[in-house]
Amino acid sequence: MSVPEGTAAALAAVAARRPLLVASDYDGVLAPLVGDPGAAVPSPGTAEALARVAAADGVTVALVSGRGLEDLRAVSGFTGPYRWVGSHGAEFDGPLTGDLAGRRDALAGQLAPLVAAVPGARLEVKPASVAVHVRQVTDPAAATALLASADAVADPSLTKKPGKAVLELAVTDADKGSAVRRLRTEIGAAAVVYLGDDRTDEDVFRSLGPDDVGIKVGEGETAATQRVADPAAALAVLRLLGDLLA
Ligand SMILES: O=P(O)(O)OC[C@H]1O[C@H](O[C@H]2O[C@H](CO)[C@@H](O)[C@H](O)[C@H]2O)[C@H](O)[C@@H](O)[C@@H]1O
Repeated sequence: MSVPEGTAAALAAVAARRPLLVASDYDGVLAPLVGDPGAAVPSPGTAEALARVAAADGVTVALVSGRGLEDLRAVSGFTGPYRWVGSHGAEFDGPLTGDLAGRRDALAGQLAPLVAAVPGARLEVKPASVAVHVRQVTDPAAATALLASADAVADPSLTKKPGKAVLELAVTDADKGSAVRRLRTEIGAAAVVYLGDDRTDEDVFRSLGPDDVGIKVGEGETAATQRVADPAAALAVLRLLGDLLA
């Protein structure tokens, strides 16, 4: 799997910048999308490629996911010296305190009967949000109707986070763009490389500057300046970056 020429050139240009922040989304980038969120394991070789990037002097690797932090650590199996951001930025390095849990649980109580009525639909209760998944709903009309009903449940205090075959309703207004800006500031990064595949990653892509490299993984509208096809190509990007940084 090779990296598109323009993306390889952009990575070569950024590889000498220090400090360098290399941040990535998880699902759809480091792990292929599958029906069961609990079964979304990294593509073989990904852990090694990330570790090699993180071993370079002056380089920080961050994992920036919509998943809850504990879930992200468990499902990825990654153990490197990384910065961990979960719940779309609401969990920054550490878990959330419990004060949001009451609102989240009340929301889960509202959504549960809607989800239970649609065969194949799945409710995921996360630290700061509740996700309604329709990837395994075989009737497209039922999937669309369920997402619309879930959307209608959201009062203005909730943040809607639509994604791939999922709608999340979050009890915080955190987003990945703010999280990456915060990491950039903490690290004093001279440049940022970010890989993402979904709508919530667009907050990051929009926050990037001319010295950064935003890489959209897969199809769809994007503010990223680079694009690769799929998680296999994202792994090729990480491997190339590891070579350039070595
Ligand atoms: O920000 P990410 O790391 O990309 O996480 C986004 C959501 O990923 C998971 O859902 C997505 O992946 C599942 C497994 O492949 C798939 O079944 C589902 O359709 C996708 O939407 C995760 O379950 C969510 O909690 C994350 O917010």
